[in-house]
Amino acid sequence: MNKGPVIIKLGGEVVQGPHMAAIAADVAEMRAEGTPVVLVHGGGPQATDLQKRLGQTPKIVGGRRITDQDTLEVMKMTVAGKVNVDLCAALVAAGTKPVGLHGASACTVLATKRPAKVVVGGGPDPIDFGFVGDVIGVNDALIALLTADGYVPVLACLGSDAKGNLFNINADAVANQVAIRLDARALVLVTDVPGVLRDVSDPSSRIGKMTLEDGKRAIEEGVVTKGMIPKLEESFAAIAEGVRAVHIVGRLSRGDLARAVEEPGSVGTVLVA
Ligand SMILES: Nc1ncnc2c1ncn2[C@@H]1O[C@H](COP(=O)(O)OP(=O)(O)O)[C@@H](O)[C@H]1O
Ligand SMILES: CC(=O)N[C@@H](CCC(=O)OP(=O)(O)O)C(=O)O
Repeated sequence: MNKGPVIIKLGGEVVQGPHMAAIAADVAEMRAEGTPVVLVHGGGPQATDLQKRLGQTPKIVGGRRITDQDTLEVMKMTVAGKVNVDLCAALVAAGTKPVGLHGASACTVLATKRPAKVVVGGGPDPIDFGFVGDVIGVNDALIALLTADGYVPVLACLGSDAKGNLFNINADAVANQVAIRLDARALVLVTDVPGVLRDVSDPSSRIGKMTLEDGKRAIEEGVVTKGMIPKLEESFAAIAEGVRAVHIVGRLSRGDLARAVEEPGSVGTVLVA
């Protein structure tokens, strides 16, 4: 078993949804048992909502947001702002010790601009996503300092380069890169569906276990669309780099988070090589 922390990624929908208290209680219990835990979170729905309120038109291609300067401002306000604060508050209420961070907090997430790429669902030409980054480093010393003292780092999915340029990064990508670089014992991606589904409109059609080949086929056949595409792509890339298993779970009750890690496939979908 890897010795590193458990990495838990929460989608924006989850942070402000009805299951947050149960998740916070599970995190507090894991931490109380001595397991180091690191949280990574998104805030996609909150960003989309604020963009619309400000008269911007959100552009999301292949599950990733095209990010101009105005969009980046919205990401700072929502992801590193409201979502991070609300998540930390929920964890405080559960009796644990969160510390809110973002990429520019001592370069916790060191990033560089994502080069233009052809993406599934984006047509034949390479797409330039603007201020969207790829993770090139993680301040593991800072995270280790905090977890060793019983704190729970809570990382918003913004990256920074050494010059202080900021980047929007898909939160699943941040979580996967953090898992690789901290030699995580488990990575759990908590979303608003109960796992990867055969039929997205039927919550009971959960796929318990998925291999890389299954994942590729599900994307090609259109069984998997929208935000689930980057989630699978980034997760299988992390597995290729040594993360042993990634758990995609959702709609959690008390105890489900620990169960997903201890009994893979019992809750959600476990991705394996
Ligand atoms: N086959 C599928 N199984 C589950 N979810 C799917 C599937 N195909 C598309 N999706 C969509 O992916 C979404 C989860 O991705 P995303 O919205 O990015 O989540 P998060 O914000 O938690 O990262 C689901 O809400 C669902 O609409
Ligand atoms: C580049 C890119 O697409 N970034 C994401 C970051 C937020 C995110 O990933 O939020 P969820 O986890 O709630 O989906 C976005 O702008 O929506």
